[in-house]
Amino acid sequence: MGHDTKLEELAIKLFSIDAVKMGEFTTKSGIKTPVYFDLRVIVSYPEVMEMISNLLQEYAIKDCAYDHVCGVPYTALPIATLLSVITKKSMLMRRKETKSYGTKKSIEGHYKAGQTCLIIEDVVTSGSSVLETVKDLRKEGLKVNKAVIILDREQGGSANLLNNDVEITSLFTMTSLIEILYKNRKITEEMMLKVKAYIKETQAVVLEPSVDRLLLPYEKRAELATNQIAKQLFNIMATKKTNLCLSVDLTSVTSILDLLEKVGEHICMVKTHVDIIEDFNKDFVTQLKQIADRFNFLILEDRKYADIGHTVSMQYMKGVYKVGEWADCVTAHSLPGDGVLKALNGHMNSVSRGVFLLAEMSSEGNLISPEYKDATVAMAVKYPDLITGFVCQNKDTFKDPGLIQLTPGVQLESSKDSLGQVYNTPEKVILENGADVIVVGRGIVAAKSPETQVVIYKDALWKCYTKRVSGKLE
Ligand SMILES: O=c1ccn([C@@H]2O[C@H](COP(=O)(O)O)[C@@H](O)[C@H]2O)c(=O)[nH]1
Repeated sequence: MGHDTKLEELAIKLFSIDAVKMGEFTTKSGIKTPVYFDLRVIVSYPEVMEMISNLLQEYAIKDCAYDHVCGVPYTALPIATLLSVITKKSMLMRRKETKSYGTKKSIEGHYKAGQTCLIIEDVVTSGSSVLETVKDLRKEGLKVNKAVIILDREQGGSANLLNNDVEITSLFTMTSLIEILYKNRKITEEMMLKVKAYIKETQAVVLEPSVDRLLLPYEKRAELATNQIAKQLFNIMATKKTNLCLSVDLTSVTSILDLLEKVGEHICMVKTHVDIIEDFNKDFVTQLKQIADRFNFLILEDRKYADIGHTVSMQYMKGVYKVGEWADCVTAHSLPGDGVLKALNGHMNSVSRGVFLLAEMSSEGNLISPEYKDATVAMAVKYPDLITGFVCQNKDTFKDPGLIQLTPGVQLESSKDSLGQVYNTPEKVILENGADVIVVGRGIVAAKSPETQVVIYKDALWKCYTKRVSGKLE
């Protein structure tokens, strides 16, 4: 049987097992699509797994020289396993989350720096999942320049990957697959044309930055930021050499102002919860702003807005606190939909303001799922002038180097409090998890001498950041 016939047979098979679906779907990045590929189902069909691995071997990887194969987690793992067995090449496995115990390795298997690894992936859209795996393998000294893919959605992935020195070969493009299905009367002409029109519309996907945000210094990232507060914050960090945001969770005006007088020179931002202050008054805000100006730090009110847009609009500007009048930036949940962002955006007239969207939380048992996190990041894309960054815990949450990863739940030792707060160390949050601005509350505020402790934190956090941007990670 010829190669084209085998591909045709596979395309029809994928359609019959519902790995290719027609209708109206929303992708991980929030784009509407008339066709959806769910190749996770292939594990239930050994004959399909066999067809795919044979075709990849005969067609895509026959002439490649490589020492290992590595599947992009998770759908491609069984295919990589089969290919490893067929080709008698060793397999490497990338962990999505590094272990906090034992070897702490992100790549499992035996390998040597300088060896070559071939990537296996099921579907490529922007290429970002392939890139995450490529980066982890390259960190180990492995050479990675080639990926073989079952389906290329033709939405910028191959260009993004080439931009990062990775060439791809795919069994199908979305166009070739759809043409086979039409030729074999599995879909109507109308559906085929709809998919082709969709491919044309979405082909101009923005190039993934070839630059890794984690390796870029703050001053460079300031140039890439579109939100004015993100720009300011990057510049403050670079100038003052501090990425410490102090969470002043104290309940009286004088305790907050006195503390800020002592520690202001060491922080890039202060984070408040104004609704816990028992003697809040307008004068507090005036003094807070004066101290912030004098020591050159920003003010983040951690209000975590989470209501319908109309209510958020009033909560932001009205009531006792009138947050919009004095806070440089605020936090908000994406849960109610982007009405929250529309409301906050409506108040950004002449003043620079920003929003940190909560994409993840530090507390144990929180209900945020990977899908919710991705949808939060997709929501932010529509508000480039408003979004300062994300409150999150992981480096893979977003890629844009102009946005800021704000990470709470940090103390010098890993621990937990009695109400579910989880603390990670500066090394873990900056070097492993990608934090840009680090929120510390009780680690400093509850210390015997906050003015001594603030310097200890500032130095530890800055040391990790300089190590990260120097690229000298062990
Ligand atoms: O996921 C989140 C989001 C916000 N916070 C806030 O940060 C500080 C942390 O204070 P610690 O004393 O260092 O625990 C606090 O104001 C939280 O409301 C968070 O912890 N986790």
